Amino acid sequence: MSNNILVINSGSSSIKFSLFDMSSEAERASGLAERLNTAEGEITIKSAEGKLNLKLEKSDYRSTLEVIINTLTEQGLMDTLPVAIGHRVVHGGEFFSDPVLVTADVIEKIKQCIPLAPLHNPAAVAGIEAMESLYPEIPQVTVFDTAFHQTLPPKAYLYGVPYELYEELGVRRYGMHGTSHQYVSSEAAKRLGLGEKHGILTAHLGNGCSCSAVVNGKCVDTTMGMTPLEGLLMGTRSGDVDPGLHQFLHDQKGWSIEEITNVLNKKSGLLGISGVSNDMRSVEAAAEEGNERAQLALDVFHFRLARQLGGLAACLPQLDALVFTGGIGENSRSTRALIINTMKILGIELDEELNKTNGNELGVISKGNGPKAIVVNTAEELMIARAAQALI
Ligand SMILES: Nc1ncnc2c1ncn2[C@@H]1O[C@H](COP(=O)(O)OP(=O)(O)O)[C@@H](O)[C@H]1O
Ligand SMILES: CC(=O)OP(=O)(O)O
Ligand SMILES: [Mg+2]
Repeated sequence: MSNNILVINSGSSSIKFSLFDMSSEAERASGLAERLNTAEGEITIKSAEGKLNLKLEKSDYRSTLEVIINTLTEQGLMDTLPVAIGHRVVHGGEFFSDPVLVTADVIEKIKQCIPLAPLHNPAAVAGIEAMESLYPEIPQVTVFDTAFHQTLPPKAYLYGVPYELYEELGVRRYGMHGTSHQYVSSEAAKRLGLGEKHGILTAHLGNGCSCSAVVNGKCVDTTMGMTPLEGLLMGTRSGDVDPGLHQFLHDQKGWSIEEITNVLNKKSGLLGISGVSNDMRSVEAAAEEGNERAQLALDVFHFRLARQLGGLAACLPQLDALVFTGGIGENSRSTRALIINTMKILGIELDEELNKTNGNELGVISKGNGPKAIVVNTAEELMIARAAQALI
């Protein structure tokens, strides 16, 4: 009997998906449906059979998910319907510290978190509801980006604003990318033989970027906040700015709150400073060719990353390991080298040769007796599939 689990990551205009055969945990296929709810909707599916591109006649969530399941079946990538569907949900507020089976109550709570993640949660709800109406017999599980960070103590999660705003509206820091921080920190502890007592810094550097401090398997602080806009400089997101910036831009440019939020989310970060791209590869290439603004974007990205890691190190009783993950963390040698070489205070000694090959067989890129630096490829989708399997 088949043991397929489909993992769905619904974005505002896209759906990422992965199909796992859980008897071996092999990823049978993965893909991306893009430009949803437009006339240009399309799907790309990658598997051992090759790459398939399809135009979508109807590109609403429901039709798209149906095409994904039908195509995976027609391609012979799964012989029966999935035994479960796992969904990534960015914001679970204070409701969820673990994955859960989807019920009406769970959907209601995810909806209640929409004001906290207006760009992410509505898409997750649309994906879950579409799947439910198409395949009511398949159990669905949600895994929350915020869950791993629910162990943050109040001193780390409270903002310095009137306490009533926390009580009334849940205004606090939540943190995101938790599935990734949890996986790579536990994987690093295992590979390095750290035992139960450890202090680890994790740097998840993808399109969205965040870092966490993990003590004995529990997250004690992280750089994202109430929304995924806080913290590090990212591809298109500004990360931390002066909270006074909103008033200033409103007064000087006449921009509305929505316009300012849009600029900070979509037109800032690497893209905003470089004017070249939100993609690290393109920014690195442009800087290499002498583009000064691209170099400036890299300088700000690295400087802010180092500063945040330094702050998080203050939360650890001791530093055993610094973990790099996400597309940039896993591939950008220069980012890793710059961080390790400029942050002498961490006491990590970079092994230049190991860094060139993205690490030894364990992913280690450091040498000597000090704390280790290690590259761990993130596995958010597999973690979601495992959580779904555990709950059905
Ligand atoms: N070889 C590389 N060198 C530098 N950056 C890279 C490399 N490969 C991928 N990246 C960067 O990784 C980022 C995407 O990360 P990824 O984790 O795949 O994103 P997402 O958050 O969408 O899953 C992009 O900025 C991309 O340029
Ligand atoms: C929460 C978040 O930043 O997600 P992503 O990295 O997928 O944009
Ligand atoms: Mg990714």
